[in-house]
Amino acid sequence: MDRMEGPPDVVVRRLPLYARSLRYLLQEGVESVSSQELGDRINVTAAQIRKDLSYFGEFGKQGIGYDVRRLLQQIEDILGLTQEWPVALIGIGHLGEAIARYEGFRQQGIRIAGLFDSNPTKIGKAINGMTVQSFDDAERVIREQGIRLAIIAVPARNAQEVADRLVMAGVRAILSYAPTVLQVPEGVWVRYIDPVAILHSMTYYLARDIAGVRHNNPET
Ligand SMILES: NC(=O)c1ccc[n+]([C@@H]2O[C@H](COP(=O)([O-])OP(=O)(O)OC[C@H]3O[C@@H](n4cnc5c(N)ncnc54)[C@H](O)[C@@H]3O)[C@@H](O)[C@H]2O)c1
Repeated sequence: MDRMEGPPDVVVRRLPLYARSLRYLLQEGVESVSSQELGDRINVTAAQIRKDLSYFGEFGKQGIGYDVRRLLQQIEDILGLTQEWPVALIGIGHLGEAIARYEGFRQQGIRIAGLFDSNPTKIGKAINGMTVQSFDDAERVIREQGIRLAIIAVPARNAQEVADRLVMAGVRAILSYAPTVLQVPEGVWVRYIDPVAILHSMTYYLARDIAGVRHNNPET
């Protein structure tokens, strides 16, 4: 997905992990951290952290370590987290309702700005201070509020049609829980959360363990 000039996508994906570790360090009262200590927390080498950060400029001084607060601020700047991002959530079923109730987004620059569903029995329902709206109104709301981000939590068979309409309305980044690959135009980002595929990528190892084949855990 490296469709633009700039750092590799894999580096961009690591930045939020750095930011989260730095937030935890601040909560623990740690003011300065070496790339080694930061790396140990997220299973990344010190050299990798230095290389990742070098894509974005100069951070910290060799041998002194990073000022935690300052590095966090710089990474949040890079990630666009100095502003709050409104998000449209589509599909207020089992999963969508749980997402709508999740308080963790708001603390980190993400605000669920609209809940949408196509099922008349869901429309009008109040969840966490918001009211579920008809998906037919989503395009207007997305345009009015300048929403660029959306979360899709509809069944796989409906996900493409929903994505198409979101993109038409101006959405440029989609997080999809639907287990299907979405086709989107250039300039639109899609990421997936697919717990079943992730579990299956581990059942591979478990099945072979049971068969007596030893593996190195790629995550450790
Ligand atoms: N529930 C889970 O634990 C879980 C886990 C991983 C992935 N998923 C995936 O997340 C998605 C949602 O799962 P769920 O369990 O919440 O399903 P669900 O059936 O409970 O909810 C889906 C919701 O989407 C709405 N919907 C359907 N078509 C729509 C459309 N065209 N426009 C707007 N809304 C529409 C439905 O009315 C319903 O409220 C599915 O793709 C599922 O495979 C679910």
